[in-house]
Amino acid sequence: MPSGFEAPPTPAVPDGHLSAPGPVAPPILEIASLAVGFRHRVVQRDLSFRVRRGSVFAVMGGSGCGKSTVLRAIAGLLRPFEGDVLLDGTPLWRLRPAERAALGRSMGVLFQNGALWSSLSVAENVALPLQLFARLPPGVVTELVQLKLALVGLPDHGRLMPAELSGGMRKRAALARALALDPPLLLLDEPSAGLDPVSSRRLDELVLELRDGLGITVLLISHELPSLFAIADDGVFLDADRRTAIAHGSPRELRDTDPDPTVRRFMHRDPDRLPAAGQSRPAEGDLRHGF
Ligand SMILES: Nc1ncnc2c1ncn2[C@@H]1O[C@H](COP(=O)(O)OP(=O)(O)OP(=O)(O)O)[C@@H](O)[C@H]1O
Repeated sequence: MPSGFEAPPTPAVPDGHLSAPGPVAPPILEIASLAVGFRHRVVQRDLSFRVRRGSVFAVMGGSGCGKSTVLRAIAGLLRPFEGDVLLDGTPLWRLRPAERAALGRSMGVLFQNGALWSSLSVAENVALPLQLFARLPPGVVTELVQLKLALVGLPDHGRLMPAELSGGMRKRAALARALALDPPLLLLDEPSAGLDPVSSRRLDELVLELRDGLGITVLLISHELPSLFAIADDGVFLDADRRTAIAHGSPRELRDTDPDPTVRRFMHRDPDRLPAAGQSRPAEGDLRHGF
C-alpha cells in the first residue's frame, strides 16, 4: 500500500508552460492524458496538466463542460476512460480499490452542495472522518474537531444542527469536515455558489489562509470571476464543444491575453465583446478585491 505523499518519479507528461526553467518543485497533482465521461459518452478528453504544490489551481469553463466530472475522477470517485491521476507520482487509477481509497483520503473534498449529514450536529459531521479513518481516542477527536471549527471561523457552532446554519456557515462547516484528516490537497467544487458577495469573499480569504498558513494546495472549480481573479494563481479552461482543455494559465492571464473567443467571452463575462489581447479593462473582481 502506498504510504501517502512521497517523492515523485519523473513526471508522465512533458513540461508545458506551467513548468518554469530551472529547478521546479514536483507537482502535487498531475493529470495525465485523462478522458472522462459516462457510459459511451466522453465528456472531457486529452486532459494533461499539473498542479503546483501550494498553488490555488482553478478548473474553469461554462456550465456542463465537465468540471465536476473531472473532479470526481481526480477524487478517485469516477474511473476515467483513459489516462490517470498522479498524486505525488502515484497513479491513483492503477491502485487496488482499497489502496485508492486510502490515498484518496489525502484529498479533502468539498462537493458543490457541500452536503452535511442533516441528522448530525456540526461537530459530529466534522468528527465523522476522524472516527472512521483515524482511530483516535474520543478526547483527541473532540479537540481536533474544535480546532477545525475554529480554523473555519465556527468555534462556537459545533452543537448546532446544519439546518440552523446560514448557507455560508454550512460551507465553512463542510470545509472543516474536508479538512478533518489534514489533507495536503483540497478539492473545492464551487465553494462560493449561492453565497452573497461578502460571504464569498470571506471564503476566498479562508482558502488563502489555508494555503498560506498550512501550505494546503487547492484545486478549485468556480464560475465566480471575482473569486477566480482574487485567489487562483494557475488553472485550466475546459470547453464543452471541443470536449477538452482549450487554455492553461491563471484566470488573470487568460482574461488579459488568451486569444480564444470562448475563453475571452467567459473571462470578460460578456457574450459579445471580444477585446484585443492585452487591452482588457480591469474586471469587477479586481476592484472589489483591491488588486
Ligand atoms: N451521473 C451522470 N450520468 C450521466 N451524465 C452525467 C452525469 N453527471 C453529469 N453528467 C453529464 O456530464 C456533463 C458534464 O457535467 P458536469 O456536472 O461535470 O459539468 P460542470 O462543468 O461541472 O457543470 P456546472 O458548471 O453546471 O456544475 C453534463 O452534460 C452532464 O449532464
